[in-house]
Amino acid sequence: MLDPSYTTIFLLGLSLALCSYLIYLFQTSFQYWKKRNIPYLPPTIPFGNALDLFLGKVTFGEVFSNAYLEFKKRGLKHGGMYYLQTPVYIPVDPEIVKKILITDAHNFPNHGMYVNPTDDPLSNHIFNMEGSYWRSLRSKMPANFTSAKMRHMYQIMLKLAEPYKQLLEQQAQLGEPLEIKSLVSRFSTDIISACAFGMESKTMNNENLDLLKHGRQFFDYQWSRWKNTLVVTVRRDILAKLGFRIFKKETQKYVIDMYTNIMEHRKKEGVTRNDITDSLIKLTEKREGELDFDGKHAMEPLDIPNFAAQMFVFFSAGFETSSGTQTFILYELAKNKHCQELLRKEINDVLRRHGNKLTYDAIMDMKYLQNVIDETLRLYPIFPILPRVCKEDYPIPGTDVILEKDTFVMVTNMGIQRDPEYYPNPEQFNPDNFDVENKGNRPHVANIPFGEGPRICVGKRFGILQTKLGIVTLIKDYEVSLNKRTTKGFQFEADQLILRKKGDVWLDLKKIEQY
Ligand code: HEM
Repeated sequence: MLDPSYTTIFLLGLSLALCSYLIYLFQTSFQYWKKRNIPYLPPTIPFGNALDLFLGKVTFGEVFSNAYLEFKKRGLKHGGMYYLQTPVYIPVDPEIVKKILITDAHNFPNHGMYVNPTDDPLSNHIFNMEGSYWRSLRSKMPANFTSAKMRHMYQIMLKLAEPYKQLLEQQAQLGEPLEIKSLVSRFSTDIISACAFGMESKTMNNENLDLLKHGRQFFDYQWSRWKNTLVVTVRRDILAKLGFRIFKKETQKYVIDMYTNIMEHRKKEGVTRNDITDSLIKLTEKREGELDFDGKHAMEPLDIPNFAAQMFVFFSAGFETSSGTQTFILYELAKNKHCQELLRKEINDVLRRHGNKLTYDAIMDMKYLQNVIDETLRLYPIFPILPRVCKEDYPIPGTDVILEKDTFVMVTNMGIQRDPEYYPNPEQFNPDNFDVENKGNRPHVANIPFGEGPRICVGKRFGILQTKLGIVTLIKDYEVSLNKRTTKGFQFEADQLILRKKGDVWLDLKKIEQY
């Protein structure tokens, strides 16, 4: 038997050797930007430049946005940083941003997320998909969001605005404040369920709350801090071999069962609605002679779990982003009464011109409303990062630097949209930033809350339309003010990828009797 004191010394020595080795590994990784002559932020072991994220002081979006703003302050075209030990390239110059997102997008085609179709089928959704699988699926999606489809879906949305109105009316009569985050979440869930899946979710009546709970998992769980840490520090193929999952098994079962039932019901009853569900069901069928986007291979039909993964991404992206946007809009309008008043005036003026009917054309005619939405998404881009992976070595335009294949690139829409060069008082809510003359003074990529290029948000028109309807329904008839129960101060929820205001947002509603 070994003397216990020797064992202790041995273990201490081993730990010391391991620590020294890890420090050496980090120090070597942290030479990456220096060696390539790219300016960088000094990292610390082991978090790189993400220490504040791990301390819960900032969100993902802010880690990258703060780096952008720092490089910009130093007058740089770009810079490098480290997320843990992984080097991340941050473009600052709008010409470089434009090239990466649009002109040279073929060299930055993927988001670089973790996908494991075998053990975690829900991870294999369009946002995470790569290569020709993504291109083939993506090429079928815009047909679901044409103007004609939007007009049709608007009629469905209008019907769902009725229970929303009734609830507002009841609450105003009671004289009680309203927690708006939860309410708009339920309103948006009912809309996406009806428009995309032909499903009455009735969450507005507090039914089907499981749907909401599992829907939340999409963002809450997928991008939690520790999962990201693993995905960034361990190679994706190794994680896949280890069967690493990002979705809970119970969510997987709930989601696959629900969408399988919808598909089977449609097939059995011969129901067609010409919606996203129909177009995804078609993709589950073998289509003789159809080739994938590259024209090289036969188009493989989606299997059931993959069908469910696509339905789930449309559902989750559909309700969470629009409801978050509506919450931020109402929060800002409650604080900025003159903007609220201007908006209400526009709504009433436009309605008068449209025979007092809230038609699709009327809502699209509301220019100030669009400015309010644009300004809110500028300050609070719900999805605050546009990740890309460099496919082949890439000469960075206007520099003598080559960006290496497989480098992680982070276009930070949050940073760009808070850049004082483009928006003189970036922290201040000011819908006039989006007046035609002000817009014309900025590069196109200075406002990209929906992303840009081939990966641009596929549901942009839908998201904007349902946000418009939600805001008009409320602001037309009620003056909103912040109730004192609203969580004090402003902070984003930590540990989230998408931007959410921390705490509740309580609004007092005062009915406008006559305008
Ligand atoms: C205010 C509302 C919304 C915002 C701010 C938003 C924002 C974004 C952003 C920033 C991206 C990444 C774009 C890029 O990488 O360049 C994205 C992708 C995506 N969005 Fe949205 N979105 C919204 C609403 C919606 C809605 C309503 C749907 C579905 C009905 C949707 C479905 C998607 C999908 C499927 C993708 C992945 C596209 C791909 O990778 O090909 N989004 N969204």
